Amino acid sequence: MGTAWQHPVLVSCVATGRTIKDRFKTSHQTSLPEAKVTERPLPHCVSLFLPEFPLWSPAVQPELKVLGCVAKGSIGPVLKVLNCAEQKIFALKVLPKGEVLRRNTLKQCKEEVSIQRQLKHPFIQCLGESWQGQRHLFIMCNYCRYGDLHSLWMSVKQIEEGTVRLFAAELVSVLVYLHNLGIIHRDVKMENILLDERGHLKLSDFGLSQHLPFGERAYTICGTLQYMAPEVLSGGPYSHSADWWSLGVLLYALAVGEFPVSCARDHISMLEFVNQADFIIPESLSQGLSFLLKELLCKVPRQRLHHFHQFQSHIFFRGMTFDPLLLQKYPVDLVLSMRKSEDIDLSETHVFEDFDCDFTETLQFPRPA
Ligand SMILES: Nc1ncnc2c1ncn2[C@@H]1O[C@H](COP(=O)(O)OP(=O)(O)OP(=O)(O)O)[C@@H](O)[C@H]1O
Repeated sequence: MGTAWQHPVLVSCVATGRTIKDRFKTSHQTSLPEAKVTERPLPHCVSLFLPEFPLWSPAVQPELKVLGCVAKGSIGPVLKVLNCAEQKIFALKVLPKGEVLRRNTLKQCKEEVSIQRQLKHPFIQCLGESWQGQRHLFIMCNYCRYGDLHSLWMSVKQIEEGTVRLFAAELVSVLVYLHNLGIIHRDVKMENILLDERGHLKLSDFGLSQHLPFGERAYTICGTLQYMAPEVLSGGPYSHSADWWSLGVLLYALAVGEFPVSCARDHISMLEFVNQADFIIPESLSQGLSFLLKELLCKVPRQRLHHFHQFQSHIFFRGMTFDPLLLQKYPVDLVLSMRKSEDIDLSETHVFEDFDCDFTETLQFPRPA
């Protein structure tokens, strides 16, 4: 679970013609069976969230048992649930509608679903169903029992270079894929990278992602402070290069055991910290990794590494493939040696008749083992 400052921030929307308010343009139709709930016009609190979140009545909603609370999340919890019909475990992100509207994040929530649904890549967490009840929005996806990269990092603190190289290649592969589609993620951080059954990475949480065609620039100050590029912290203009800075911060932390710049209170002080920072790269790191980190943590966006061919020919990746299928060939021992949370006493689980209303009680549940 992240502390307050680890939650992503949306500091402000600068009026540039491409503010967060006019970003929404994708209209996605899901294949979910939409319940014929009423002949009357839908209430505003329902239609607002369509079509990304189809309305499910209790009659067609999957029967879910709550097994625990995985994370608190900035808007609502992520629960671990059992789909009784399929006897399969899922992660369920629950977003209270009131909170979504209060924080003015309606378009972000819709964009999260529409973007994530169009993505298909071995290192991206794919989306299951999304739907709405009267009070909540629900986003379901496969449960990753090894948790996220942040938990792994917290338990080992420093990751040896071979594994850093593998993770780096997986993330380069996924960021190149996203950027080629004209999508900027804007919240690349350890907490948003899940670990799959074989210990490989799954980028998740597209809550701040944006369609940003090449040549266009963004201005919204958003992300997670410690990972935000200087041009994002200063209010733009910025582009896809900002994700490469975040990758630099992440790889530095994995390899060195601490962040390159300590975290500030707000984006203004964070920008000062970053501008003053003279990244010290320990001599224990190989020359290749040291070059890679310096070239990713380059304060001038256009001089930062960002082309795929720059990674392909980089000394740190010598002899390394970027083909996802080859990268996935071997399991990642470091991850598989971690404790898994799969043994569940189902007699201890809770079933809610009206899941939409009752789920909040589950916040008292312990984090799953
Ligand atoms: N499919 C999953 N399997 C296992 N754990 C998950 C899964 N999805 C999310 N989590 C856990 O829940 C945490 C929060 O998830 P996510 O980032 O999607 O929610 P959020 O509400 O956007 O949180 P935040 O606002 O803090 O970023 C993740 O860091 C991860 O530890």
